[in-house]
Amino acid sequence: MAQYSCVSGSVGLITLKNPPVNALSAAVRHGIVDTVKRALSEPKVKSVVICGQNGIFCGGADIREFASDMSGPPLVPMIHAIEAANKPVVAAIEGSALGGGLELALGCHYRIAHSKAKLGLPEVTLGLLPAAGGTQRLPRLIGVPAALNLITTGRHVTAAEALQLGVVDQVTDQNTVDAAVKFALSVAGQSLDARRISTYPCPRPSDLDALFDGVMQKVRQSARGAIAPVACVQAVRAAATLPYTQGMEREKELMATLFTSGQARALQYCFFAQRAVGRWSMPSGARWDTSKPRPVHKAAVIGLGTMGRGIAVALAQTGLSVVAVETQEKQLMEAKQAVSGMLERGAKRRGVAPALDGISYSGNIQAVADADLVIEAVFEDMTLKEKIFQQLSAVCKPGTFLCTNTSALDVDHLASQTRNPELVVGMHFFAPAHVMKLLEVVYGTRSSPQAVATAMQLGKKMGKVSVAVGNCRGFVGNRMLKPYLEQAFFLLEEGATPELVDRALEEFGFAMGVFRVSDLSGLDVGWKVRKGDGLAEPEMATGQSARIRQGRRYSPLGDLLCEQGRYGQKTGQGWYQYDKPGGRVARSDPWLHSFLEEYRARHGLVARRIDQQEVLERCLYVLINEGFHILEDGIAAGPEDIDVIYVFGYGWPRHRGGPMFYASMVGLAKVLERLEHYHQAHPDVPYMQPCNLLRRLVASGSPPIQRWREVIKKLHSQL
Ligand SMILES: CC/C=C\C/C=C/C(=O)SCCNC(=O)CCNC(=O)[C@H](O)C(C)(C)COP(=O)(O)OP(=O)(O)OC[C@H]1O[C@@H](n2cnc3c(N)ncnc32)[C@H](O)[C@@H]1OP(=O)(O)O
Repeated sequence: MAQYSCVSGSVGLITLKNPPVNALSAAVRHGIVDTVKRALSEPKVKSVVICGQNGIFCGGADIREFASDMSGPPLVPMIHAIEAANKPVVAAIEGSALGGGLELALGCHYRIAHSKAKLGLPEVTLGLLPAAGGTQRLPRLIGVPAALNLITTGRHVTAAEALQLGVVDQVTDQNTVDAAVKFALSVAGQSLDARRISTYPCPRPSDLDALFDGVMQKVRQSARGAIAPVACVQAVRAAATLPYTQGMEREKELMATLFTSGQARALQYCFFAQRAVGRWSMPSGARWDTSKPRPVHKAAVIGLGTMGRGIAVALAQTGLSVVAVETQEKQLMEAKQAVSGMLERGAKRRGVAPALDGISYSGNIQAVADADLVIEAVFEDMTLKEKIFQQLSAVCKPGTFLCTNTSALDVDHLASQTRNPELVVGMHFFAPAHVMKLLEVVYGTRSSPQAVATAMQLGKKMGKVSVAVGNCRGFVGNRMLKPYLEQAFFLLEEGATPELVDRALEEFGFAMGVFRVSDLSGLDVGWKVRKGDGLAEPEMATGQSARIRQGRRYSPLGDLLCEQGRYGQKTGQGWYQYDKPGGRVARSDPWLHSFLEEYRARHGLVARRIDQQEVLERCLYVLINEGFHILEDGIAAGPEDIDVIYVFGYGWPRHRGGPMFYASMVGLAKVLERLEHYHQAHPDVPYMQPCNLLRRLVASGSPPIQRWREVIKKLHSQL
């Protein structure tokens, strides 16, 4: 709703009221229409101020309404009526003015923002465009290049930048509503002819075509198949080339296409999923709202390899006091330099002072004695980690939380090495740890709710999207990756090339295909794990055929490459070739193609034609199938947790909503049918056998993803 009052004798004050972000729900729109009418009709009112309650102007259209009720006054005529008013209307912007919220402010004649306010048109991140006149008014106000930048990226700008760009007229450190009322009194009675943005001519840069072509090319490249950024460019082009009313028509047309698209649904699902994972729960019943985190003032990192360095930087950047421990002297010296460099570069980018003093270094594990929380980040060797957890348990003050950055090893086993297993949790960061947004917080069977709450809270403080998951081999992300990688190898055996597989995945929207990513992260990483699992042994040693290990189909292709010293980018050769070790540009490698041909001939395999659809179905459906197993096992609380992990940690295209959402869009019955088909063709691949939960969901009529938790709960209660 919107509340109306008359202040200072002649200012109509309209306050948007819809906690927590004053989204423009139907009730709020009704309220605005009614209160604006009232303010304009009351003779004593000479000017109007619009503000939002609780220190936030407006978070935009109510996203929840998009999927259901779109009744109530539409935004466009509502904003038009404000702009057409014959009394000055001032927007008092505190907190955020985003999306429809900023579009409402652009309809006002003046905008005054608090210095801490954030403004933006983030509709593109929801698969939409600013269709309440934003694509037409903003370029008229701040010019085409700046408007294109804001609209196609959806980025939020500070009040200072908004002032510099000309989005707002004034910035204040004082009470914004008071400042706006004072301003409204000062402009009462003045002509509004020059204040209606829709009447401005849109500035036309001389190189208009080149400008739009360049931006469109850039947007298409980074959008990886997302349609909203492209539509945003088209809408701004309409502003630059058409009269306002025709531009508005074009904005409406483009929005109609986006609004009903699967991409918009996927992106809006991601928006809410990202927030839902913060409301974590554990199978014990412990939850986010009943588990109090303990404050962490001092944190420690053990092991300063690539991961440890990134974690130390991320911790220091949150303002914590950090102790970084590395027992190898040479590594410690190198790490000091690297961490300082990362802190300095990060600080320069953010325009702040580097937190160099917040971090101290030591070669001795005793230095972590008074830390509130320790994160172990040594390499993936259980014996080494066991020893470190035993030492930490002896050295640390009582109550210190002991966390491991392992990406796959057993958190319960590490906890069993300590005196207080309830203080142990996994904090699985993704490389580079100071950049990647995802954090898997892994609770073991004995982890206390407080330990989980503290790790989740620390993750939030570090700006991470933290997801609480149960303990199993590979947790959620890496567990699902295993069948995906396995399929990619099998496809090569059957006739595909790395180029074909990667192209299919990249056209689907992944930033990089599976083979390109493997080359980047190093083929030796998986080789080491497979050796540890007794898989990557030469066939002589196992006494089995090279393509069967532990009773199931196995592809030794990755192992064979490693045996040749082809570890990927770092050695200059892997699934592709690079111009030098450490080179980044992947080129097709004729050696690899001959190697595959020889391999197939040696094993009596006849290459067949494999199309992109088969690549996608096999790689993605086995990954999704494992996701259903994870839900069935209670390792992830719901599909949103899995989807957030894949979008933020594994490059899954956000406009596809994550693997479980994608499955719901494809149709669960179709996913089941294709898995059954492939399992029949490959009975020696257990990952293709459809999960029981998937069958249950299909049998119960493939309910929408929001209702899967109910089916899972029922399934668990029957076990
Ligand atoms: C027909 C359409 C015509 C015109 C086009 C206009 C389109 C739009 O305006 S689309 C909406 C554009 N706005 C946004 O994208 C802003 C989204 N919100 C945010 O970025 C943030 O919420 C915030 C910066 C405004 C506040 O951040 P923070 O304080 O961290 O709070 P949360 O993000 O946790 O949000 C709290 C709570 O509010 C819900 N919520 C936020 N924004 C909206 C919204 N626009 N509509 C509905 N609900 C919203 C959010 O989901 C949280 O609730 P839950 O925890 O229950 O999920």
